[in-house]
This record gives sequence, C-alpha cells and structure tokens, in this order.
Amino acid sequence: MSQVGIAKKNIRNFSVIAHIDHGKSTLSDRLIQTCGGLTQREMAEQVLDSMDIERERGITIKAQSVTLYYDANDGERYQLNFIDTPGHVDFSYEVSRSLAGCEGALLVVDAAQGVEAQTLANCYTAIDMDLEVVPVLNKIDLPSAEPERVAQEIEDIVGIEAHDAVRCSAKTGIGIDEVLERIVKQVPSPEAEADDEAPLQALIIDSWFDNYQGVVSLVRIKKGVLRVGEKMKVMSTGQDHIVDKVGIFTPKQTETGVLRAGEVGYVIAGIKEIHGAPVGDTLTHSKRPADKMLPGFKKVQPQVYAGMFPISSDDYENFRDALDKLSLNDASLFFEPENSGALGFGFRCGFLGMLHMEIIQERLEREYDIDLITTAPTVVYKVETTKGEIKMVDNPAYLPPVNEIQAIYEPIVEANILVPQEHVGNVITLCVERRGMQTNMVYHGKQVALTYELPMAEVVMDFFDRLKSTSRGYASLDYQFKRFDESDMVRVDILINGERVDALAMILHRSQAQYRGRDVVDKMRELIPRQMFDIAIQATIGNHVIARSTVKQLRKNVTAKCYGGDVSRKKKLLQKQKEGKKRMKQLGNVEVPQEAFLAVLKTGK
Ligand SMILES: Nc1nc2c(ncn2[C@@H]2O[C@H](COP(=O)(O)OP(=O)(O)OP(=O)(O)O)[C@@H](O)[C@H]2O)c(=O)[nH]1
Repeated sequence: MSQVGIAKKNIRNFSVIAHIDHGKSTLSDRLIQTCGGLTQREMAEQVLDSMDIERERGITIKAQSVTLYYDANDGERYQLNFIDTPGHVDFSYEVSRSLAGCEGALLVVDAAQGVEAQTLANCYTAIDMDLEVVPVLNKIDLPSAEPERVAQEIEDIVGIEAHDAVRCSAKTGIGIDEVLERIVKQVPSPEAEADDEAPLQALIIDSWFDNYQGVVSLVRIKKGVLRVGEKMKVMSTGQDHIVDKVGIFTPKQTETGVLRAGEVGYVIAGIKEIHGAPVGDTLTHSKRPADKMLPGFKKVQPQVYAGMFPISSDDYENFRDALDKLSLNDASLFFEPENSGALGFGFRCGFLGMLHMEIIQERLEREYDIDLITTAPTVVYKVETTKGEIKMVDNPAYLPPVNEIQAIYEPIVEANILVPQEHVGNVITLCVERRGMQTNMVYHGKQVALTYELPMAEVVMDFFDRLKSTSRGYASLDYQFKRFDESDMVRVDILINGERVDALAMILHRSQAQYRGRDVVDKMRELIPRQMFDIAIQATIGNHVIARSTVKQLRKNVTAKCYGGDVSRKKKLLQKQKEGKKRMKQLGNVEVPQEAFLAVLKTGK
C-alpha cells in the first residue's frame, strides 16, 4: 500500500464527534478495518481507546489519530487522517483541540437514542471552527432505530441538513462504505491553505511522554514541510530541537521521514523536558521561522480542585514525577504543592470535573503505585475582602476569616439539558433542588431542551449521575461557565476531638450547611474505627457547633480471640490490620481512614 505521493487534493482530515455511547469508537474501528489499517487479529477490541482505564470504563478520553488509505469509487486513492475525540462532558474541551487539526467532522448520532446534549455542543464547536459537518445515523440494525425521526431531530435541534444522512451500523458494517464515500465527497481537502513553500507552521494537537522515545507530539502541518534531521523551534518557548523521527499512525507508529502541509502525524525531537512541547503550541523551523504562532485552541481552566496527599511521605517525590508526566498528556491537569496540617505534604490539583479527578487518581494508584488520600473537591470562589481585595479561593482552608469577608461569589454555569418529555418533571425537580434557575424550555417533538443556570458546585459533583438516574439514562447534559454571582456561602469545619482538620473543611451554601454538616459527622462516625477512647466529631461554622457525634471507645482487644501459642494466626491478623492501616491517617491521636475524607463528598445529596 503506497503511503507517500498522495496529492493534497486527495487528503481528508476529519474527526468523529458524538454523544457518549453513540458508537464513535465502534465506527472508528470499522473504518480502520475497512481501509485495511489492521488485520482482524491485530485489532484489539477498540484500538483507538488505548488507555486501560478508558477501556475498562468504555469511554474515550485522549485524542488519538490514525492515517488510513481509501480507494474510492472515483478510482482515486485518498489519505484519510482521522483524529479521535473524547465523548464525556468533562472532556468536551479536548474536542476543540482535535477539531483544530481537521477540515471536517462526522457527526455520529444513535438512530435509536436521537440527538443528545453533547451531540449539540460538539457540533456547535465544529461549526464555530468552520468545519464541514457530515451527519451519520448509526445503529440502524437496532429494532428500535428510527432514522427518519432522528434525521428530523437533527434538523430541528442542531439545525443542519440531515435527511440524506448516511444510515449505517458500525456493528454489522452496513453503510460503512457510504460513510467513507461521504468523507471523500463532503470534507474539503486541505489544499487551499496548505502551502509547502511557506515557513513551517505545525500545530501541536496532542503531546505525550513515552518512556523510550521521550515526548511524542501529534501535529497538524498547516504550512511548510517538516523533515527528519531538521532543526525546529517550539514557538512559545523559543527552544530548538533536532527532529529525530516523523511519521504517521496507521494505527501502528510508522516512520515516513517527512510531513507536508495539510498532513497529520507525529514528531519526536528528543525533547526530554516534558513541558517542552505544550499542546496548542506551534512548531516552526529554526532557520526560517514563521512570523507568528497559529491560534491555539481555547485554553481550559480546571473547574474542580482537591488536595491529594501520598499516604506514605516517602512517595512524595514519585508523586511529583507522576503528576509531571500525567500533565504532559493532559493540559487541563493543574497542580501545585500544598501543605496540610492534617495530611502533610501533597499537591493541590485542579480537574475538569469529577470523572477527570477519578481517572487521574486511578492512574496514579495503578500506573505509578502511589496510595493517596484525596480531599473533598471544591470549585473556585471569588472572595471580596473588607479591604476591597479580590481573592480566588480553591481551597476551603484558605477562605479568609468571616470578619474579613465582604462578599463571596460562586461560579454559575449555563447547563443545557435534553430530555424526553416523560422525564421532564424529574429533571426540573432535580434542578430546583440544586438551586437552579430555568432560563429556557423548548419542545422539539419528543424531546425537551431545558436551559438552566446552576451553581457550578452543584453541577460538578454528582449532578450528572443524578440526572441520569432520574431520567432512566435518557437525559443528557452539557454546561459551561457563565459568571460569578454573590451568594451566601459559609465555611463548615470538621473537628475531631476538638482539633480542626483543615483537609475536611468545606464551603457550602448556608441553606445546606446544617444538614450537610450533620450528614458528614454521621458518616464519619461510621467510618472511623473505634479506638481506645471516645472520639468526638463536630461540624462548626466559626465557633458555632452545628452537628456532633461520638465514636465510642473500643473495649475488646482484637488479638484476644487468638488464644495461646497460635503465632502464625496472630501474625496474620496483625498483618491484616497493618494493611488496613495503610490507608489510615493519624490525626492527633486518632486514626482516620481514607474513606472518611471522601465522606464530605458523598453526603447530603
Ligand atoms: N446495535 C448496535 N450497537 C452498536 C453500534 N455501534 C456501536 N454499538 C454499541 O454501542 C455501544 C457504544 O459504542 P462505542 O463505540 O463504545 O461508543 P462511543 O461513542 O465510542 O463511546 P465513548 O468511547 O465512550 O465516547 C457499544 O456497546 C457498541 O457495541 C451499531 O451500529 N449497532
């Protein structure tokens, strides 16, 4: 199969966008298989979702790419560079970075489910970026598929022409050839903009750290040609590097030695410092540099912050290294050192949402073998002090004392929810519970589009899960930050035997402080094991105690039931206890398990 010599007019760069579970990965695999990118045997279940955790959870997180060759019905051979995008609401920003490398996007919609919130959000992102959107109705093999209705829905809700959209089944393979034909016919080639003679401009779509190769960057060459052996410059840092390898993923890493304007592929340039090739940056030649950087994509701000502390202080350096490595692949992961009276040295980390946080935590534990305690996540509050200063507070422990606070402003998001009519009532109840304000409600056939303004703190934690369960899985959600609003927020502290535990403090709306405080102390009472003395757990606002409970002292000795000489059994029991202790933290003279720190998060909702 020829991999060079494809004319620019025969190149198509595209992404697949879809709501989660509409079949994006399955369709991607089909396209790869149809174009002969991999044999059946080589094809692990879903090749584009390469991280273990992704595969286990069945969701796509990182953008990946693959170059395919397709012999179209017009007799020409086309190079299809296809960049995968993530589907979960926490990761919608990564969609924009994948799209920045493309001229077109396949909009995959499940023909049984219909349009959902991220279908809409992702599609608007693509339209904003001037991409050609090609609608595809997937899963037509399902008896419940209603392609006509869903095509109408796409026209009504998304507002693009969809009646002649391809009907296909990624699962059975029906219509896949037609999908490829549409890509070739509808997605523009990069020819118009791609000038080989111009100074090099290559956009870094993604970068990741590989233990053997150093930093690998996925790039879209906008202008110029990049060859092995040349000296290139990372424009934001001004640093020069010699290009070691360039090539494409087929999906196997395949060296081509050159990448031309209009193409997508990887660059390896011996960059060891992992922040040396930031995502969104521009590469150019050192000798004949471009005069300006390409517009990067929207820089994302973390929305949720939490403290992460290694259980063993020996792990601190490893923990820092691991965060460094993870943050290269993940521009949205933020961290800075934090010192907690209760938990010692750790890092304050910023995430896009709860799923992002869970995934990072799992990767740290699984891939880097670091046992962590994570504190309750919080959003960022804007605080005006009595002196007129403005402070951004992402850690309850740093909220100024009450008498120094003039006002607290909390972040508000605009949430777009799509839900079938029969579940609208439940969804509205949920939004009201979460202090939401309805700003719009429109009926589109069977579906209702709701727009709410909601406090971000109420959305990021478990709103998505609740929304799903209250609508039997049918409601979908997309949200973005809107503004800060003044709000009656208070800090609730948790005291264990009279000592304030900084890592357990929370910022809450006053109307919720009482019952959340009660919930937390009750939950903590269940989670803290009984010890040789009574343990008092209190929730307070300032000096005012709002809830209290007690863990009664322990009377029995655990080893007492191992009589006399059975040493091995005794040892085993002690060993078991020790393992249990691994996830315990000593606070004063009280041992507190890791779960207790998360109790703050799991209560009250
Ligand atoms: N019946 C049927 N099922 C399909 C089809 N395409 C995908 N599926 C199933 O739908 C589910 C979701 O498919 P995925 O390809 O993982 O969905 P996705 O959109 O990539 O999801 P994320 O990777 O999480 O964004 C899987 O169980 C697939 O087997 C299809 O054409 N017909």
